[in-house]
Amino acid sequence: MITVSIFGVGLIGGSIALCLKGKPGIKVIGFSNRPASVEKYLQRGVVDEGTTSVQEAAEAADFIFLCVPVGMMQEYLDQINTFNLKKGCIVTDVGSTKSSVTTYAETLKLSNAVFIGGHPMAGSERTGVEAASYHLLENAFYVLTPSDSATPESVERLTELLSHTRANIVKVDAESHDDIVGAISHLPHIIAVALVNQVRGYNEHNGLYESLAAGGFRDITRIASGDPALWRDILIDNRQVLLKLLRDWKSEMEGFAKMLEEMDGAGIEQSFRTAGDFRSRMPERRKGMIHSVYDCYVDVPDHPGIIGRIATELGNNRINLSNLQIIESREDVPGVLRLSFRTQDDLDGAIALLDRTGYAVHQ
Ligand SMILES: NC(=O)C1=CN([C@@H]2O[C@H](COP(=O)(O)OP(=O)(O)OC[C@H]3O[C@@H](n4cnc5c(N)ncnc54)[C@H](O)[C@@H]3O)[C@@H](O)[C@H]2O)C=CC1
Ligand SMILES: O=C(O)C(=O)Cc1ccc(O)cc1
Repeated sequence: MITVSIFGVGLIGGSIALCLKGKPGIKVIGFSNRPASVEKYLQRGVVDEGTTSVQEAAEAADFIFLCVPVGMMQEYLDQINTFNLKKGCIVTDVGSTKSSVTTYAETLKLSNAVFIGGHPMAGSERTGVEAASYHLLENAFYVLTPSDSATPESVERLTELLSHTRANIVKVDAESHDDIVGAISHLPHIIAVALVNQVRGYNEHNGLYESLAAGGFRDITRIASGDPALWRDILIDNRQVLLKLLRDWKSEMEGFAKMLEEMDGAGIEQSFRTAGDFRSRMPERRKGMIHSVYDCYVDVPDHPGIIGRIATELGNNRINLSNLQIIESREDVPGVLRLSFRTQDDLDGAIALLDRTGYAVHQ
């Protein structure tokens, strides 16, 4: 029997637990420092056993997954290192930054155990075990950052266990990981937050900003709703990379300001062209770090029961809705319904179905 202990059964830890639990020969133990959380993990059936004892979870494990916030990783490494870990135990983490935790684990020299940094590159702005899903990591990239002390055999064992997540394993060194993920995930989160706060400031003087921002602006800034404490830890931990990226970002913005001042139409066109070309080279339907929004909008005349009928129609056709929101429901105007799906296929299916059924549906 392989025992996997998961420290912090939240969005990511819970999703990994759901992929491993019930697989032949695997037992999943969930650790939390709060008894009520352990109770919840068990009630939801996400883990086989639960404990509030670091020692119990650590000493029973063949694999330890640290799925706590980035700022807690070193403390948990310190704690588990005081216990008698099983020989050959593999300790891994899922934190969004990799240099600091990998370097720290390296200096600790875990007795009996080997550390291999990891980062499943999928997620959402939601947190907690309630948001965990068996499908979260499917087809996503899962980065491993083994240092020189990790034997190929231990990397192989971890890779084999992670095959249950159906993610694509990629190996890269920790520094490159932080450079790349800084640019494609951490910087975009800062930009989204800054942009929303800029508009929030204008809105204090004119509430129309908020009303008109309800559509596309809201969608492109979704990541600004990430968990504040989680992102505090990530950004502070990757600050050296981010300070450089922000300098580069500032010069990009200054470039735009200059083109506007000089009314450099050709330069603006060229910027859009090079960006468009690079973007079109990116695979379209790949599951990425920042998850896509698969939404469509349906005009709904003010008929009672219509929302139920649409939901039923979708369900009868095995199309899974992930969210449903009435955007406009004043009595004097027809409403608009926002339907959200988890996959492009569900969205395509819903649009085709609602179109055939005679609804005005648009993206
Ligand atoms: N949110 C996302 O989309 C992604 C997050 N990550 C990384 O995964 C890790 C966990 O993040 P999420 O699952 O999103 O967060 P979460 O908030 O859903 O889960 C964190 C878990 O850690 C527990 N926890 C918090 N402080 C603790 C403490 N002091 N002692 C013990 N347990 C504690 C919480 O109870 C919770 O179960 C973070 O390191 C994050 O950087 C990685 C990929 C994606
Ligand atoms: O789509 C989103 O909200 C994300 O950006 C999710 C996310 C958050 C942190 C990660 O390290 C990886 C992915």
